[in-house]
Amino acid sequence: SPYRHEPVEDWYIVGEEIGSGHFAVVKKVVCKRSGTEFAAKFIRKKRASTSRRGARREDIEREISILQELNHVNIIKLYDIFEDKQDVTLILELVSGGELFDFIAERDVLHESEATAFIAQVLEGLAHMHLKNIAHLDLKPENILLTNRAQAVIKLIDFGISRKIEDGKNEIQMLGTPEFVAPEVIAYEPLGLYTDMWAVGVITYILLSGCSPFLGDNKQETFANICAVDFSFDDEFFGNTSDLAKDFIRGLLVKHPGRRASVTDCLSHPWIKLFFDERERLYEMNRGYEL
Ligand SMILES: Nc1cc2c(nn1)-c1ccccc1CC2
Repeated sequence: SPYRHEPVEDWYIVGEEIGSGHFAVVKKVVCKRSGTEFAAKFIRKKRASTSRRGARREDIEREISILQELNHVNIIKLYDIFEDKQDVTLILELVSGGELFDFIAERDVLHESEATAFIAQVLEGLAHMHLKNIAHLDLKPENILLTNRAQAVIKLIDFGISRKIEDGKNEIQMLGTPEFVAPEVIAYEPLGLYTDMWAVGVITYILLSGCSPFLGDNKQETFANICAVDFSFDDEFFGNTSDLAKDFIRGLLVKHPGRRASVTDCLSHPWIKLFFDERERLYEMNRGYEL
């Protein structure tokens, strides 16, 4: 295989564990030559075809080919690939600002301007993916990392169940995390780019309220709430939330995939557009000062 067969340890000093994923553990590493820090994702290979442990080769190669096709500031970069008897190891861009999930937990809820700043970047990363017909299929706050707490640039990670969506061949598979899966996933209907958009609606709802719209006491209850699209904007949590924000979420938590807002619809929605216009205005203003 085209992957490097030298030991990772020959080229990198392996540090502490910083995360985990499907059959994978992620550690901070330092390149011996440049001193640059990276994240190394050690993906355990399935040893016997009958074994339930370890990732299948085609799944590992799919994640790699998808990462190699993507090149965007809001998507984690893949720099190198090693392979030995038991692991395939991805050398990834290090992102050390933690998960958006923890950021929300610390702040309880975010101001709408902070939420749009995050969601706008998720949408820009998704737009890059959807343009290439690639769906993430496991979008959730744990898979959205921050580069640092200050300027809060976000990076989408973990393309372990990401897929190329080919017309007519939209693979029907039960994947993702119950709280964030769209109705079509539960109904075993074709998945698509629209499946990511449902998750954006759930994530936005959580960013603004700290509550999860469909979460029940167990998986079955959560699935029932999702299939019934049973959610509401409880005044206790959404009392101060703008109608634009609620309209943005309502456009995404739509059962029929064809009627659900696309990433392009979202980027031109006034709630997000306001954010870009403001960023543009500030940029122009600052440029004015520099000139
Ligand atoms: N499943 C996961 C999990 C993680 C990562 N990738 N995949 C990751 C990627 C780059 C930097 C840091 C991490 C840690 C979490």
